[in-house]
Amino acid sequence: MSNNPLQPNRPDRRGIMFVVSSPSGAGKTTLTRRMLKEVEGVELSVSATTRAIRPDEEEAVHYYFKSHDEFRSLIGGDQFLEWAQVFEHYYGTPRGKVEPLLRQGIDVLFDVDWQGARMLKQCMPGDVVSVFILPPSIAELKKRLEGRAEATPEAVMKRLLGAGPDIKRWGEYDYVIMNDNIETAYEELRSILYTERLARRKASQGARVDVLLADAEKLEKGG
Ligand SMILES: Nc1nc2c(ncn2[C@@H]2O[C@H](COP(=O)(O)OP(=O)(O)O)[C@@H](O)[C@H]2O)c(=O)[nH]1
Ligand SMILES: Nc1ncnc2c1ncn2[C@@H]1O[C@H](COP(=O)(O)OP(=O)(O)O)[C@@H](O)[C@H]1O
Repeated sequence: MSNNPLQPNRPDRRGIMFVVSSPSGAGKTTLTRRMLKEVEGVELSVSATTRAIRPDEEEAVHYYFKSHDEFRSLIGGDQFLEWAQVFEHYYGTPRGKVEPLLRQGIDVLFDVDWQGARMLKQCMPGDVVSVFILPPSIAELKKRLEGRAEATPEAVMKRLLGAGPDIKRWGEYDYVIMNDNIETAYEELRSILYTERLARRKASQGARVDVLLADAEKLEKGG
């Protein structure tokens, strides 16, 4: 177990719900995958989706891939913390693992759209830190979307048309990152998590501060 808040597996600390959204193609998957690989004490909330699996994806690692019927029955069974329709597919955050991870002091990363971010903030306001990632320009967003393996002109156009309505929600987020340079954007994302970890450490320092104050008082009284 570590005393370092930047390596946080501590039972006396509650994990952060680290919610990251962006218009499709802005770089959120690239940034969050790197964070999951490099930063200790963060786990991905693996969503369920009705969309098809992509070549670089793995069942239960990136998503739980479900049929429409399976997804509907999960909604009926109240298995989601939140769910939403994005483009023509359904996406949902499974309820089960989130609370146990937070209780173990593990930060949970949510890759959800603005609807999901809003719902999570409403359900668990004290736990959520939200970050919105923007592309530097719409022309660059188009280029990034076109560069992806599964990019058909229709898929690119649908996502580009979705960018405006997504970007309109930027003000609802705690932080905004402009993903121009990937290294700078990654440093910013990691810095936000570390800053929020340090901010929460204040709450667990009370007992140690009490000891310091008691000792300082003894000294003042000459004892
Ligand atoms: N509300 C909600 N949105 C999700 C969830 N999982 C993924 N999304 C969002 O659905 C959108 C589409 O994701 P995806 O199919 O992976 O496509 P991409 O963004 O084009 O790579 C993104 O904005 C994701 O953040 C979820 O569980 N809930
Ligand atoms: N700062 C950047 N500069 C150039 N290309 C980038 C940058 N960030 C991401 N990309 C590329 O843009 C494409 C879309 O990124 P991705 O992470 O899949 O976006 P999202 O998850 O937001 O849909 C990918 O091919 C990725 O390598």
